[in-house]
Amino acid sequence: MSRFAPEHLTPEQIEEQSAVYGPFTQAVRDLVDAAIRTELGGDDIRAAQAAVEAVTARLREREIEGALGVTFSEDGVGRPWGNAVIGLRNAVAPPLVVEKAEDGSRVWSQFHLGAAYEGPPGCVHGGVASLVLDQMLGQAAGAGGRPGMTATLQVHYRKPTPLGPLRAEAWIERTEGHKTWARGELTGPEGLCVEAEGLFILPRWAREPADAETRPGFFE
Ligand SMILES: CCCCCCCCCCCCCCCC(=O)SCCNC(=O)CCNC(=O)[C@H](O)C(C)(C)COP(=O)(O)OP(=O)(O)OC[C@H]1O[C@@H](n2cnc3c(N)ncnc32)[C@H](O)[C@@H]1OP(=O)(O)O
Repeated sequence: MSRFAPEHLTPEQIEEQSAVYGPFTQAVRDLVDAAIRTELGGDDIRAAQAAVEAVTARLREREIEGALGVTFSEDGVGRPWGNAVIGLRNAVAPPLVVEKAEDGSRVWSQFHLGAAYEGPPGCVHGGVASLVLDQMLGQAAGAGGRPGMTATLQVHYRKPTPLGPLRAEAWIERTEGHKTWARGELTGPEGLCVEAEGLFILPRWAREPADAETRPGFFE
């Protein structure tokens, strides 16, 4: 795990960054959608490519090494901004905004998957459905105070998931020591599409924080 570390930002600084990077990332998502769906061709596309390459070169003038990782502020609130499902700075992420019950018993999200997530024509790619549910089950475990890494994930595709507005929900089924079993489902306007169950395990490096060789900065 390359970056799982504290970062001392005030709530105001976090708000400021999110106000800058959130809309920027949304603009990149729109670009991806437009790139898939545009009917322009020839010189228009070559000109668009040059413009996109110029923006990319400008952004690369100052960049970090590797991925964004997960940073934590002093209050312990994490910022998984590079996450492939919920990352505020990740244009690949839909992104899901995950809500949780006050007692931590459930998490849910209403979101939209467009052309960038297509598998079968007009439908969500099975791997994307699995990606979303992996994240949701993981967040259900975390919301219940049982964070962990996915050890197993079993996915049941009940019917094709249409692109468009969707809802995902997940909850903890049972726990045993450092193991947590979670379940979840993905529904479309016509009802249940995908169900999943998974085992989440608090990894050894988190169970034994005294192990200074393997623990990440977050635990120091
Ligand atoms: C504050 C702390 C933060 C913690 C962390 C948070 C992460 C923030 C996530 C946010 C939400 C993201 C949601 C997306 C979730 C992902 O996408 S996670 C990415 C995909 N998953 C992975 O890459 C996991 C890769 N595997 C591993 O890291 C390790 O094998 C595991 C699963 C953490 C287990 O590691 P370990 O605890 O060091 O292993 P070990 O002590 O040998 O085994 C512990 C127990 O688990 C069992 N076990 C181990 N592996 C398996 C398996 N695959 N199947 C069944 N049983 C297994 C063992 O048999 C053992 O059982 P007992 O003997 O205790 O009964």
